Amino acid sequence: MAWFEANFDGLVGATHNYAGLSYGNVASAKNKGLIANPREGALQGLAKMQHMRDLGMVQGILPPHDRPHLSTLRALGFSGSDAEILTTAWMANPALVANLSSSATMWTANAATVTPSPDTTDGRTHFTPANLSAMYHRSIEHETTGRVLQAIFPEGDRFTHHAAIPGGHHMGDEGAANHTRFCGEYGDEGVGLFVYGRGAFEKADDLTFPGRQTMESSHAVGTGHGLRPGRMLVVRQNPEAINMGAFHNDVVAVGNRNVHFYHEKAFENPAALNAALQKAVGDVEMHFVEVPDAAVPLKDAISSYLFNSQLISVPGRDGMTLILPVEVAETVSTKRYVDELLASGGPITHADYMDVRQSMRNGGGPACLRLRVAMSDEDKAALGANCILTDTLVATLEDWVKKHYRDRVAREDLGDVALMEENFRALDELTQILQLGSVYDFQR
Ligand SMILES: NCCC[C@H](NC(=O)CCC(=O)O)C(=O)O
Repeated sequence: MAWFEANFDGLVGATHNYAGLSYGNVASAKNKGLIANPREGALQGLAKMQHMRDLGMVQGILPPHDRPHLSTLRALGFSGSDAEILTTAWMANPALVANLSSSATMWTANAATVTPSPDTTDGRTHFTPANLSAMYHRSIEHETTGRVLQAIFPEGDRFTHHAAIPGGHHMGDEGAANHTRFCGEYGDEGVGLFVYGRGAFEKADDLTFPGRQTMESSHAVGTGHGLRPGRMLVVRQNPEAINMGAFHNDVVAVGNRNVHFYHEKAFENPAALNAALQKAVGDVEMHFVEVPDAAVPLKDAISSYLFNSQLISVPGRDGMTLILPVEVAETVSTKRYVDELLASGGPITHADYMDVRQSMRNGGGPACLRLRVAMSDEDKAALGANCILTDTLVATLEDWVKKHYRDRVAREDLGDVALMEENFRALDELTQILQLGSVYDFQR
């Protein structure tokens, strides 16, 4: 039985914009007010997905959500036709409409936490959509995310789905961006590393920016997924990293199989973590690639998104490959570091640079854009929907984007009824292309 890692990228939505909604996310704040280009963003994302396919990886796609999210506006008391709801809400509260129009579902590293079947006591792959309760504009994602994941990974012998962790702000959960699975081969039993920013009931005086993930929710997800004792580690992210803008751990660390690539200041106690990880993984020899602050200052790591790269095992290639944002090549310290890393004879041997600038300006790099699912050939054959990319599907999706997406969305466009109607028409068509069924509220 062949095992591999599939990556499910989120597609940039037609209302992609720069409203600066994410406090603690430096790029989102810095680029507030820029004019966005959703068409370019979606095509950049598809080009990254196609690059992964060209390398021989299995690449999936998750659709954008319905925005503006009218069902939230209805729940908040707005009524009438869709057009009336948007128009009155925009007049009453443009900030609310901006929050309900974000295309943040493109960052599928925050869609869910996934534990593949070799690691779970019941032998099924477990999914928990992230409640994303730290940011209002993202707290509305998990219901639709859950429906989409259930359409692709049918509940049953192979896959099982949990509800998002309840408890709101106290139990903040940001999904796979704060979770890394380590293992030998993908089909071997692995270890889940869960990284949190604060305790649910602590003041966390050392944080100036929000600690979005709580220790309690990390525990709840791992326990709910049935990880075996000793196969789950829960550690705290270094508050200094959060305060510098690493609002998710995947901004300062990335892992794949037996390699952990991370910044010296990513964790509170890296030496203890390394020892614990090696012990948990057992016979497999871990490689720890710790990047010193003297070589890459934390500030450069966060502005370039060096660690928000995809670390992948390309079929037929011995060493691992980094899929990096072009900003890393444009930053002196990170470019020099990557060049030296590839020449060092270590486990990482290749680096490819991708342009995902539309996403980067909102603080989302290559790794934010993807949800990883380790799976077997049999799992792949059991998938529902039509979400694994082929040449034909990529071409269809590019045509779909060009047909429906604008090349310019400013904040004032978010009150435009035409933009909403274009988007709902496009999404209705997309659910047919991807054979997802009626996953959006406006279809139900
Ligand atoms: N993993 C990357 C997530 C980036 C995301 N940005 C945003 O939501 C900015 C959205 C905006 O301002 O519309 C976030 O901070 O959660």
